[in-house]
Amino acid sequence: MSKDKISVEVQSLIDAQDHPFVLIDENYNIVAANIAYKQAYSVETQDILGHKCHQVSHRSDVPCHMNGEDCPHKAVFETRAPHQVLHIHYDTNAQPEHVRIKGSPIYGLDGSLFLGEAVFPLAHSEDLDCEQQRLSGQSRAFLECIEHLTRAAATSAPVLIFGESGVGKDLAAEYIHRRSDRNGHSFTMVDCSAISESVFESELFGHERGAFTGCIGRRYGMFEQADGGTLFFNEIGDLPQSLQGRLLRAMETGQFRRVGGRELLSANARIICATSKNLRHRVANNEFRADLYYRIAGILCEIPPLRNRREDIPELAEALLQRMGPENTAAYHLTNEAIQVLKTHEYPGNVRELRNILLRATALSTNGIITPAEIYLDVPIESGYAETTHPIANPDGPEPSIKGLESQYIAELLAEHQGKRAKVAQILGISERTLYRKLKQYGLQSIGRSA
Ligand SMILES: Nc1ncnc2c1ncn2[C@@H]1O[C@H](COP(=O)(O)OP(=O)(O)OP(=O)(O)O)[C@@H](O)[C@H]1O
Repeated sequence: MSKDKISVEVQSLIDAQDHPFVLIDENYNIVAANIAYKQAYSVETQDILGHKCHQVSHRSDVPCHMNGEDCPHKAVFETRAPHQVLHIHYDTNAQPEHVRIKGSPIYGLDGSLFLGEAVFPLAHSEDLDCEQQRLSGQSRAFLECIEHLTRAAATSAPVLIFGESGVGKDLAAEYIHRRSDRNGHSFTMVDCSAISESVFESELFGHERGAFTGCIGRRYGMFEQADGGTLFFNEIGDLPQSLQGRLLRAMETGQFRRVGGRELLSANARIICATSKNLRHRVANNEFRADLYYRIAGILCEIPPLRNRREDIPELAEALLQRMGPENTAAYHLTNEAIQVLKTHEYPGNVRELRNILLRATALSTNGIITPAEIYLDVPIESGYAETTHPIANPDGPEPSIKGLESQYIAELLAEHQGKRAKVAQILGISERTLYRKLKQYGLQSIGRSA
């Protein structure tokens, strides 16, 4: 095997792989791609051969380790051992795709080393769309989580999603449903913390006319509604003990009776549960039935807290702000300094807390630009004195920097002049090119337009 010419044997060997597979030389050049790769990404051999892997997959002029990413090329060439990573690649339409990459050392007859990359696609960006919100994030912890959820979606086993309050468990459950073969059927949520014990049974299994005082007609329960689809029990740890046995029976047999009814009904619902409590502790304290726990804990998926994936904050904040503007337009923008402030916080309330901080900031912003001045971070409830802190209101804190004032001034001018860069550059007495450099430096590129 030489860098320039791949032998028929090598090509037929890689073509035999089911997964997209590429061979890359020591200089990051793609030297071969298999049929599955060309089919998956709708490319012809000449479109990619001789091109740099980082340009093709990351649209980047530099290798991904130079962008701070875990790079299989670097790892395999340094260690000569296989190396797996989770990455976001860009397909031929420049759409992000979550992939698992398995990099392996491949040796030519002359002993030269190549990287063999097997690509396992996980999710395209539109796969991450839920009804209200796209699941956003690119940290390693988040990508691992998406991989677990994607694997869970491919089976029909019960799933238990756990994680602190506000991490995105509801979204994760919806994602599993949408990626499963039940997509197109109903996704029914039962919020176990919001339904009172007295009505739980009829909510779940329905009731017949006259089953109890004040009950007028027949009602179909959530189990019946979820037939063919997914039944999602949010905060399953709050399910009243009196109902745990009934639920277990219904899950095991798929059969149940409406309250006040005799007929044995059946429904085929896939069960997903979520909890922010430690269910194993509850089992140990006899607050949750062990047999129900083992029934629901088929596949465990943990959603990591936001403080363990701070790299996700800029993308998440942008996605959350997008939803706050009129008709989902990008009406609000965060300055780089505001993003830095957001990244310092601990977020005991996770993504929900980030959303609330941003909501407050949008209310305070007069021009659509959010600077540290509009960001009020919640003080942990345990500390019990003030409700919020203002990062730049601290009298002992540093004076606002010249750069901070400049970025704020530029942002305000752009907002005032409908983003027209030429006009703003003229007011500032600088060239448009210099203005562009400053916009890049302050993370404000998205708010200006050249015309
Ligand atoms: N990865 C994410 N991308 C975009 N939005 C997210 C993400 N994770 C959470 N959110 C948003 O954060 C908020 C809280 O999410 P969600 O209700 O799913 O959390 P939860 O873990 O189910 O909370 P709880 O335990 O209180 O039910 C929602 O507005 C949701 O849209």
